[in-house]
Amino acid sequence: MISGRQIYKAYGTVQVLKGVNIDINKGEVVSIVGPSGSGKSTLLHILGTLDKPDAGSVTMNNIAISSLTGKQLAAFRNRNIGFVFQFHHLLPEFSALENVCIPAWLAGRRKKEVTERARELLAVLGVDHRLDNKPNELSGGEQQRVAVARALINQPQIVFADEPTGNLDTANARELHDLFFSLRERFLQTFLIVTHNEELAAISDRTLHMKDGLIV
Ligand SMILES: Nc1ncnc2c1ncn2[C@@H]1O[C@H](COP(=O)(O)OP(=O)(O)OP(=O)(O)O)[C@@H](O)[C@H]1O
Repeated sequence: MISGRQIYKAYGTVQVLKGVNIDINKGEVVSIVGPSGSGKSTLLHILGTLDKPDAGSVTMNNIAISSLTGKQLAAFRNRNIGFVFQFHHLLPEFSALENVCIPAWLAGRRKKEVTERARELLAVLGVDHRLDNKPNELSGGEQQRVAVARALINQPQIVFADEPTGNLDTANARELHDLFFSLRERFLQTFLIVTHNEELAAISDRTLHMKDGLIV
């Protein structure tokens, strides 16, 4: 579904990725673990088209996404890739429902259809009683679930999550794990998750270990 081949990336004189090969299949929940600085987030950003590799390629369903540029790339990302970060990055001036809808509005989808899907997702994620609240009126766990709904609104091929439970307590982290798996069961949703959370890594379908810029 998504493949990276011989991915290299340096920041200045620091060679962060040293020829990474990776394949993720549809419907898999895959974790990436490894020491701080081993290149996990850098790899996630490159696979997610937020950053460019110095060498190597990324393909998604046989489209060479590492060679897309400008508007083409932004449109591809918006339609095919969802992101969840440690800090949810919800827009403070918009309600939970609006935050979820925004990526779909940007993709030019019809307002009514988008609102319906957003409500449905927020219900699946158990935050439909908070539709009109602003992010600062939600708990950390609720904010993160709204961020997951936002990541899913455009029915992406894959969701990339960078330390999604890093800012949550154990109970909320566990709930988020359960959610990832129920979303996989329900929508055959694919996830690639960078995590230090051993429990999440242990229950994934596969765990990839990164060390010194390589998957080992
Ligand atoms: N934009 C950047 N500019 C310069 N150096 C960077 C940049 N992004 C990452 N680095 C460096 O690249 C290396 C790998 O960073 P990366 O964030 O990928 O590691 P990580 O494995 O995700 O670490 P952590 O678990 O601490 O988040 C680190 O040494 C980091 O300081």
